Amino acid sequence: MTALSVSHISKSFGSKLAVDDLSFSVAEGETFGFLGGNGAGKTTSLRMMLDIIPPDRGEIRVLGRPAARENATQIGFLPEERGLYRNMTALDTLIYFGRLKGLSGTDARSRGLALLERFGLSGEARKNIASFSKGMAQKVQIATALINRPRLLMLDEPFSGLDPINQALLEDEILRASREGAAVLFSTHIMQHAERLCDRLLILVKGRKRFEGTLSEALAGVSGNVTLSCRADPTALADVAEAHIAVSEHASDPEWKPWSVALKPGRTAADLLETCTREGFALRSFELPRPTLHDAFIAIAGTTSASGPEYPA
Ligand SMILES: Nc1ncnc2c1ncn2[C@@H]1O[C@H](COP(=O)(O)OP(=O)(O)OP(=O)(O)O)[C@@H](O)[C@H]1O
Repeated sequence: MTALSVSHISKSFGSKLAVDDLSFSVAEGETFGFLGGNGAGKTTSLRMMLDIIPPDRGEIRVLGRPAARENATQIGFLPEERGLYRNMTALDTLIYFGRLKGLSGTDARSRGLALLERFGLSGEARKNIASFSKGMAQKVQIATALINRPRLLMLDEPFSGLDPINQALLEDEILRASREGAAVLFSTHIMQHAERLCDRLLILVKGRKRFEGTLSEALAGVSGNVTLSCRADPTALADVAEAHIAVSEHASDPEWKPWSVALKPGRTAADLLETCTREGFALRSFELPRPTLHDAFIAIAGTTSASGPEYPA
């Protein structure tokens, strides 16, 4: 079943078009990466999906119904701006959110304790949030999004502010939620998380969808460089657009040099290998390009995923 369906939504703030005719859908059990650089329109889109702000145009359906606050009991949400009541204990915070999401006091307490245990915070259950580090408080906030075992989990930049161990823990929680049937949508700037977690992903550039599809579809459009170890300069080979000697720390045999080779448009690594064989071009090694989602993001969005100025459209 479709858990979230977004159809031709747009949103402007004054003359600023923040989200421009955006459509996509997320199925139950699917993990969906919502990617884009700074100011791409991710948070604005999430706010519309949660009915915090209305779209100017278009339609959003959540679990088969129009986006509305009444859906909250079935949704888990981690907002971009973190914030909890500092003078409440971690456990009371989770019970409070559990009750808001329609759980009984007993269920909210037992689920809260189980989540704190999974997040390594059992010993801190009865301590005030005010005494927590930023990362600890963030884990409590993530737990508030999970307390109702949501059918739709939306996380805005959930990994920022977490150390690598807690990032891995959060990845496990996301996979657990999707295994249990939840649709999970998360925004991130960190491509490695999206690469490991997403069934499908969307890349937003200046409020417009630039790509929607699976990871393999995103990677298919990216041609990485082939690395050759050869004695002669490969630039003259028919398939080669550009070649340069790659930096190698292990130049054990100066006769054989590592070359990084960019292919001409439409040529594949297999074409190059065939040309080398046919022309008797001596090779000691031939490494296939392994593009990453980071490479795909740059190719699709036209810039890096890191913070920076707006994209060239
Ligand atoms: N309340 C607002 N008033 C005016 N402009 C806004 C408002 N909210 C967002 N914007 C503008 O809309 C655009 C999209 O912002 P949004 O916060 O949705 O981007 P984002 O993809 O979440 O960015 P980031 O990754 O930096 O958090 C930006 O140009 C931003 O300045």
